[in-house]
Amino acid sequence: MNQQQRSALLHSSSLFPPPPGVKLSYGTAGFRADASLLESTVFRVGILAALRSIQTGSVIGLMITASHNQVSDNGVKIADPSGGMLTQLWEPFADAIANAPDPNSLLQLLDDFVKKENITLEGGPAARVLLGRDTRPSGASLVEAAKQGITCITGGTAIDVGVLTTPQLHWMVRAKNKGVEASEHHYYDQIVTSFSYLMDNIPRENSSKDVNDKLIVDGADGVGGEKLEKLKSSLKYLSIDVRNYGDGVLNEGVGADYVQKEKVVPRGFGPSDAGIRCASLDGDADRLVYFSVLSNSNKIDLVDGDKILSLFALFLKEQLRILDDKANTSSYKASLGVVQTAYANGASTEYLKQLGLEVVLTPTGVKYLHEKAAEYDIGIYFEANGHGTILFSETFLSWLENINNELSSTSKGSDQHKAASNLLAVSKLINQAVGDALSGLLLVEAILQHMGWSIQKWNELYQDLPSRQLKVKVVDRTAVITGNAETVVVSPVGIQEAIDAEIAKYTKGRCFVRPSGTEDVVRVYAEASTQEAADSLAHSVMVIVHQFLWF
Ligand SMILES: CC(=O)N[C@H]1[C@@H](OP(=O)(O)O)O[C@H](CO)[C@@H](O)[C@@H]1O
Ligand SMILES: [Mg+2]
Repeated sequence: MNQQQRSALLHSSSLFPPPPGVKLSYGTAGFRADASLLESTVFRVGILAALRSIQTGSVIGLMITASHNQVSDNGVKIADPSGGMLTQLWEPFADAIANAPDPNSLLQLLDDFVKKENITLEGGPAARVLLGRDTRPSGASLVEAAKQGITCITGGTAIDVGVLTTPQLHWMVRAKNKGVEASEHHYYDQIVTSFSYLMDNIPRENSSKDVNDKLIVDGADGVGGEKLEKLKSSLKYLSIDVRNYGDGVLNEGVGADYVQKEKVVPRGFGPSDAGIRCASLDGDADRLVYFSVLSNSNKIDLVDGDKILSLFALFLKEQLRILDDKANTSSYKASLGVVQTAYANGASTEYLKQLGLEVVLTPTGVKYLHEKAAEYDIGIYFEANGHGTILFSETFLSWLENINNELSSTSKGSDQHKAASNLLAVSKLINQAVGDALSGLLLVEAILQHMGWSIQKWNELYQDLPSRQLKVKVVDRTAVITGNAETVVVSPVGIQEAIDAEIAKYTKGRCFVRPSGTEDVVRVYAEASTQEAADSLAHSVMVIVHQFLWF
């Protein structure tokens, strides 16, 4: 860093002093805290984004959101050139700069990092950072802090793209770096076109079975509801009633996280909706769950991320099978893999394995699932909470383009041709940068129409095992160290044996504990053959966690 850059940094960072006594961590999904504590962090993440842009010679994304957290919280995360999450290699540096106590220590850290990573601050490519935010009131001032960070040392360009869903921002970063059109308008154009294409390909005999075009969507009073309300008129095959699209308090008694964890109707839904297909987005629209309201109660039948994954897997497997029936296409055997975490309901994993699919578990956090899914020609990943997507390998897609062209000239309109074009349409509809509630919702809708299935029929694919999640407050959650995709605790010594002894008391018992990456708690997950048993197993293990970690 030259003298001018040093003084610019010292001056700008003195305007954004870190709140005393607060230690932040990049965590599972970026920095999150009460919005009043975040200006300094967002400013510093702005610097980080600019450095990452220079190092990769690509456009980087910076998103200001705290997803499903309460409205007074906010957060910040970075999208890498592929549109995926920030490389994990940079996370420790993100933690270090966020927690540097004063401008001089920040300068020292940056100086060392720039040298270590060989980042050229003069004469090289200029930083370009796309800057998006959700609808939180604190977003506008945090965007200003991010801009200062992006420009202060590197003279980089901050491109403010305004209020967007998190997946829209990731999609734009990916599109920009692929050199294709990347505006919000192009995003809608791509998903509406590929959705219409899939709908036009529906076998006639299925189109009028148990499924209808009516869908009610809970927008969590956030950005996703707002966007869907505008988008819905372009979706000629669906009649969508969007509720909670910004008139109430964000995430309060609404949204995918609330619906999935509490298993009750969100605000604005009631008995008159019983039986209708309903969906819920989270606060930044990267999670999606479905549900149907049970008559005369505020309870719901939840159709979670595991079931969305199962629906996608079933459809894609079927399209691949049809395509495979054509003798001269068998030269390419596409690998299809499914990625879940330990929170996936055991019944879903069993169902997917019975379909003959390869199922892999990774630790919690989409960065891990995404990385694993990218190893397949078609990799589908979902967290039970509804965050997930489908990834297609470049090799498979170019093979598919060729086959599709060939079939279009030799047997246009045949089942094989439709299968090839369906797969291509899915690859364009689904957001391959990151899980996306809006594009995921359109894919679910298209597949249900293909199958001729109601939400009830879809929900019957398999029956979830009863489960219970609990949070335990401990003195230091980092004392819990897990292994084997978080399914066993390796430290403190002895705790896993105690948990195993509890599990052994229950039919179909399964239980694991891990420190949360987004909250200061240890999470307990338990599953068993009845709800009472799952509750009791979770409770006994909570007591064990207390015994081992309350000191
Ligand atoms: C059990 C659970 O739902 N955990 C969530 C939650 O992470 P924790 O590390 O469990 O706090 O937030 C993450 C970010 O949104 C999400 O990826 C993850 O699935
Ligand atoms: Mg979210």
